[in-house]
Amino acid sequence: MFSSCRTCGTVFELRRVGESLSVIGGMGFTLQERQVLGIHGLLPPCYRDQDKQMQLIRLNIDKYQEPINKYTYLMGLLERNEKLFFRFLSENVEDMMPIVYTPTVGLACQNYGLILRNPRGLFITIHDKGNVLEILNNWPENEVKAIVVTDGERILGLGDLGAYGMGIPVGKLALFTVLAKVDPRQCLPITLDVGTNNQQLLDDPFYIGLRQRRVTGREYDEFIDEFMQACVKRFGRNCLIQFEDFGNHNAFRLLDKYRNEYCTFNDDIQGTAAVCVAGVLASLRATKTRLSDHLIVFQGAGEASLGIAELCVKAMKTEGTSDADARSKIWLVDSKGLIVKNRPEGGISEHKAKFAHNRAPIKTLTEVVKTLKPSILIGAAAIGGAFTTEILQTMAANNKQPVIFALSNPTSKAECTAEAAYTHTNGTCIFASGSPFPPFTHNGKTHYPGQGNNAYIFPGLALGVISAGIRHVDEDLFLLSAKVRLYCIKSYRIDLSSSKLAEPLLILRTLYPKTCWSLADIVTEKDLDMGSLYPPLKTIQDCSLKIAVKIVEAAYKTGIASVLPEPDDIEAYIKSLLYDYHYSPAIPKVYEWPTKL
Ligand SMILES: NC(=O)c1ccc[n+]([C@@H]2O[C@H](COP(=O)([O-])OP(=O)(O)OC[C@H]3O[C@@H](n4cnc5c(N)ncnc54)[C@H](O)[C@@H]3O)[C@@H](O)[C@H]2O)c1
Ligand SMILES: O=C(O)C[C@H](O)C(=O)O
Ligand SMILES: [Mg+2]
Repeated sequence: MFSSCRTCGTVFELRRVGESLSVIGGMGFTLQERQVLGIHGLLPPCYRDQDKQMQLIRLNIDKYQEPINKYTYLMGLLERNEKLFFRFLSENVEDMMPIVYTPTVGLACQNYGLILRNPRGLFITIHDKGNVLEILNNWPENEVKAIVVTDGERILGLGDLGAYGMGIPVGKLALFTVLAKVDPRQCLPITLDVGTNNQQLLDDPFYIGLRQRRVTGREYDEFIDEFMQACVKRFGRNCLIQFEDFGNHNAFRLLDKYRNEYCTFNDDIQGTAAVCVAGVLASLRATKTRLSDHLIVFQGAGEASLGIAELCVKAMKTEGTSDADARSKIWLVDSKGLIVKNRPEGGISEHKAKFAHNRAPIKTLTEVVKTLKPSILIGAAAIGGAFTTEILQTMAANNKQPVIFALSNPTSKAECTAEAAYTHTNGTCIFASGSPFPPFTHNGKTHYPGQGNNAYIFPGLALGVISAGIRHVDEDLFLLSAKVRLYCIKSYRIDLSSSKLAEPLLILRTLYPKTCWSLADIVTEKDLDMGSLYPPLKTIQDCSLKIAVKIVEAAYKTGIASVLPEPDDIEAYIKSLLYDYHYSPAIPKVYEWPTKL
């Protein structure tokens, strides 16, 4: 027997355990609720309100030393008591985000078969081809508004983790609720299991996915096509589909294929670009320069780097720099060395070719940094420690304030630690990283490294898309033309109410660049003084709301919102949709009639 109380959020679950009946997670039920629901006596007499339960969770979590054990405990809590889980995380973002998200989620994925208790989300395999809609129909919630989907091929910088990659959609969607208060019932994590090429997993007795090598080519493409169509049939055209941690060879292809037809975006390409460029824009305030004054070198030329590089081009163009000049300031290094025209080793895809310049090849990153003398160095190649002491010292020797981003996740893959960055640049660098690093004091000054992670973007973006019923996350950032430049680059503000912006807004058919400029706008002078290019994690919920407000405002102004009529007060409207993690009464309120019958 199984039933659950949705209104209360405390999982009121009556489950046959052998012959006995147990109530799970129910100490939050009042005496009256217990009597009316028929669960009186199934719980100890004590009543614990949510505040008390929060104290208990804190005591329990602090008992665990290892982050992975904290993760397992929290996932158990999510199963038992969703509202308590979300309240605990929402009120403890700074210390809990690194547990349910990067970096601990990486370790959790690597051990998913061992730590998984109650699977969450949908697993759809290649063998379900032809029946994908039926599987989506098995999902009990009808009001799904956001899906995060992976095929597990590039989980963080950890490579192919197959079905173990499910930890990522689960973690990302937890942040939809924690950071943007999207109702968890509107969120659906999905793993598309097409096999894995990871031999270790194929040999792992606890592996939870298909034990076969990855299906590719036409069969794979047909499967993804069927999945996209089935999502629309089941959840409607407005359902946002976020692609996450797909392998490079599929990520760009699928984005190009679906970006104009579906309400979709690729977080690793577009979300990352938005967050990183926001950080770079904020760094310009510290260095008092324009982006076009800089030379940027990327270690890695994949989803993250190319997404960021393209958005940097657009940002430079808004400063009046030509496309060709902007590209000439951006250089990428991949596994074969510097990307240059006619490189003997080849390996230059169509996307990389746009940044292939005419010069002699250079093999190593060290030589590239010494020769090209970049002022901004961005790492996204999942090569831990790639920013060596020598590279960091060279950056410091060539620049008063070098900008250094170590974006690779999890922490073990970071190009350098915050400590190394500040130490080897003698405290001069402006540093951000994909995984969190603690503050570091160098020569008496404490630096607070910002977390350059797409988590600053996707929750707010999703909230905006859902709130306005946007059908299409238009990727046409190229139309965010030079006309917006004065308002966003000079002052880092986009005042959407300004009549001066009427014209640019008419052509503003893009969402994610807007979010990146919005984010740069939120960074305060105090944050910058402390060395942080991003607002502190404890304000990230506020950032998400601000981003959502700007997206919804822009959506109504540009006619891409489908929720009509337009609300008078957009912020109040969005707030009215937000998830409330406090318990609501599990039984209707009883009231008396004024007269006796
Ligand atoms: N901070 C964030 O928000 C964020 C977002 C997306 C990705 N990432 C991280 O960035 C990393 C890369 O992700 P991706 O999606 O770009 O992956 P990807 O597979 O698309 O790209 C990896 C790139 O690294 C290059 N590379 C591999 N070995 C190299 C070497 N020895 N020297 C130089 N380049 C090398 C590859 O050629 C490729 O161009 C991952 O660790 C991921 O977790 C971080
Ligand atoms: O998941 C993250 O922490 C960021 C990013 O999406 C990644 O793939 O590394
Ligand atoms: Mg990712």
